[in-house]
Amino acid sequence: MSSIRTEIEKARRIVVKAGSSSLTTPQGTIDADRIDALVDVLAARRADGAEVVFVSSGAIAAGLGPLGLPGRPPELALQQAAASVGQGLLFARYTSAFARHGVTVGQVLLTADDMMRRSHHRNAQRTLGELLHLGVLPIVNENDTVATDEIRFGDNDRLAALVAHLIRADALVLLSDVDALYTGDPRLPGARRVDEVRGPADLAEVALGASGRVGTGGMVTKVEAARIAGIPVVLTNAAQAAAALAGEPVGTLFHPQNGRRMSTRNLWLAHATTGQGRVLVDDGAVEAILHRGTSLLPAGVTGVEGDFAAGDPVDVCGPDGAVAARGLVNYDAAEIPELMGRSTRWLARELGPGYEREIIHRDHLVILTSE
Ligand SMILES: Nc1ncnc2c1ncn2[C@@H]1O[C@H](COP(=O)(O)OP(=O)(O)O)[C@@H](O)[C@H]1O
Ligand SMILES: N[C@@H](CCC(=O)OP(=O)(O)O)C(=O)O
Repeated sequence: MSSIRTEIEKARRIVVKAGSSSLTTPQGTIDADRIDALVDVLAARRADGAEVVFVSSGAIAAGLGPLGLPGRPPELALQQAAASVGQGLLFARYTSAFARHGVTVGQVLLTADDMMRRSHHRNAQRTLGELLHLGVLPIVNENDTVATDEIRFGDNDRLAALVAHLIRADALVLLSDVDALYTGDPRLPGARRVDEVRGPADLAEVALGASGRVGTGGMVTKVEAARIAGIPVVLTNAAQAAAALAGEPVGTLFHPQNGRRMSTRNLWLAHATTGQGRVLVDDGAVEAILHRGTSLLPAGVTGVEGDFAAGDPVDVCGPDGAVAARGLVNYDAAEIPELMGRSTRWLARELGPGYEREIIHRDHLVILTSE
């Protein structure tokens, strides 16, 4: 058995994520039998003494049938309504399914913001820690009813990776409706199974297509999740969950990627957001951000593109147009032209002390070049 598989077998703290397609029927209802089978596997791992956090998708999918919706609606408000109905049904099912094993579950609904803002992030960390300490099995999902399009995970793969990071889990298991990662969508002929991913070279021939019917992320977000997690990750289907947790050679094994461990907030910024616009900066600002770890000040800004609001993630681009960093901007796009090229001292004097702040504070800035 590979030593990485052994690490999964021996993991004391483990995050298991199941996708919508593993938990719900094509008719948009809960798949009670598959849920019960998966709960049995998770409860058995817990009975072995491990701490398990379960990240469950399926709220939107489980709400479709009860609301008479034929498929996943494109409108965010309707998805949120479905999630509101489906999450309750899912959690009720989990509560009774885990009760068969004498396990108490706790519902934890997180937004992307909870992963990013320091106070929220500590709070989520404390809550999950306390639940585990009390012997409760936390069941996590995105708080779909309040998440907005701009600042939303949408899939739970990256959320699961960030939760794993947050609680310092030893391993992450991603359960989907495919048994492994393939070189192409396995619904199409010619796709070959990928047994192990040790680094980017093993993904060179892999086409990461769109998702199935009810899920959202497809393979792109699963590969991204494996990259973010920084711990051993197995991707397989729910039927092989027990084998994956036992370290058996099923699914695709992702070796932990080496490299600098970023904070959970910065991982979120780098991997789970898209820039809502671009702030263009001069060479001096690129140098200061990349090599001196400074905040982005108005003096180095030369232009702005897009229609973002204060608090949104934006890309910071140098004179060559390449994205150097991403950060949470302190101003609306419309405010920036007036500030460009000015010193913070001048701005404070001319416009008031509120304008002394950086365009992006260094704590909310993550470098994206490999330079
Ligand atoms: N290279 C690939 N390897 C495996 N599956 C792929 C690949 N490209 C696309 N897919 C599709 O991705 C789907 C799983 O993604 P998704 O529906 O988001 O899952 P989940 O709901 O479990 O998160 C599979 O059903 C498969 O058809
Ligand atoms: N939070 C959403 C997850 C949406 C989703 O489709 O996720 P996934 O099936 O993991 O790709 C839900 O519960 O419906």
